[in-house]
Amino acid sequence: MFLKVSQLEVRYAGRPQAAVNGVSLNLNAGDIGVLIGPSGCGKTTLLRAVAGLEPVSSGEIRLQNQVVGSASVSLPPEQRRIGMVFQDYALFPHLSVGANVAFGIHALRKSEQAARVAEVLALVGLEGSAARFPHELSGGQQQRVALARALAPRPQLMLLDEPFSNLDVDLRERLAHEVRSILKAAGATALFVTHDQLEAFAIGDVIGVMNHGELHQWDNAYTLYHRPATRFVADFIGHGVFLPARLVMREDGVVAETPLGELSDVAECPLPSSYPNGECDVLLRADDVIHDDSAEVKAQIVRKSFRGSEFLYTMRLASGQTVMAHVPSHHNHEVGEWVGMKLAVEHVVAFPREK
Ligand SMILES: Nc1ncnc2c1ncn2[C@@H]1O[C@H](COP(=O)(O)OP(=O)(O)OP(=O)(O)O)[C@@H](O)[C@H]1O
Repeated sequence: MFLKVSQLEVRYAGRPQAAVNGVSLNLNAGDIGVLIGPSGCGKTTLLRAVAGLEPVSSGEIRLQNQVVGSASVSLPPEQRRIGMVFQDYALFPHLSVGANVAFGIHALRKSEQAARVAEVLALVGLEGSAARFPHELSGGQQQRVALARALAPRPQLMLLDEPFSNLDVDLRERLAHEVRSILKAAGATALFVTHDQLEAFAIGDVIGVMNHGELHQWDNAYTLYHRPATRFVADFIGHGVFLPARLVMREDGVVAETPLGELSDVAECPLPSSYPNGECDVLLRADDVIHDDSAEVKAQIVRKSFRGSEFLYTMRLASGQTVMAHVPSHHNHEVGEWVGMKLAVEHVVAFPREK
């Protein structure tokens, strides 16, 4: 394992709650891990602890099997061979792009420095820009210079903390894809912090969802979306809606009774005995709910938002529950209308009933 974080706890003096609390994660060489979660959940603190910028209270951090951080060991940041990119580009304004990029490789011979600068500038798509100055570049270009500067010394691990948060939305999405390609081309292993879900999906091989200092799940995007480990993940990734359900055992398997009808013939349904009386809440994504005029169950449209090829309808069932559905945009119903709905759930994700 390339990066191994075990039961990590990081505390700030005078704060009752640990900023990072019992976090364990593994990152393979060449993989990009992304930490995502609401403001204050501990993402930056975790990243800084990996960098050696925050002391570890308990647990440990290993890089290539060497303990670099624990309550008793703290390898200084400069010995961890880590490259860092932060949200403010932090380029030296009085130095040329080339001199900025060469900043961490002064130990190399001049000719090697120049070759490496040219190589990483080409990698980030800025070949031929070595003589320019930061103020002559756009925000996106400056951030690519910062990335080139961090990559130049061939760090063993790259840490990126919200590197696009000062850029406009269109540019961010494009850069997210670009940065993934650049990191992959460089063969880098990286840990990336963001609060933007689309950015996390665009960049990460593996994504960790944090809340209140804890890591709720560390998985690929597909699994996070389809098999969230906790209610928090279900809600944070893709805005889940929960529907009360009762699991009952029938002759041909478990069925989930819900206000939108029965879910039968579903793969991997928990057993009724998993919950008191079989009563639980099941997760419904907007793509699990299908508009069908002939369906028996009707729901009233309370909100709709146009998404181009489809509408996202928010609907209320007669029982008062709210569900969401993606509906092709030629089904243009009005707010207040009652329309038929049915479920198309392939697997049941259930959580304990919340009052
Ligand atoms: N230097 C510090 N001293 C004391 N408390 C701190 C310090 N830095 C962060 N904290 C606290 O630790 C918790 C985690 O903060 P952290 O910056 O790691 O969160 P984050 O998830 O990166 O948030 P954001 O997305 O807003 O940057 C927060 O409650 C924060 O107030």
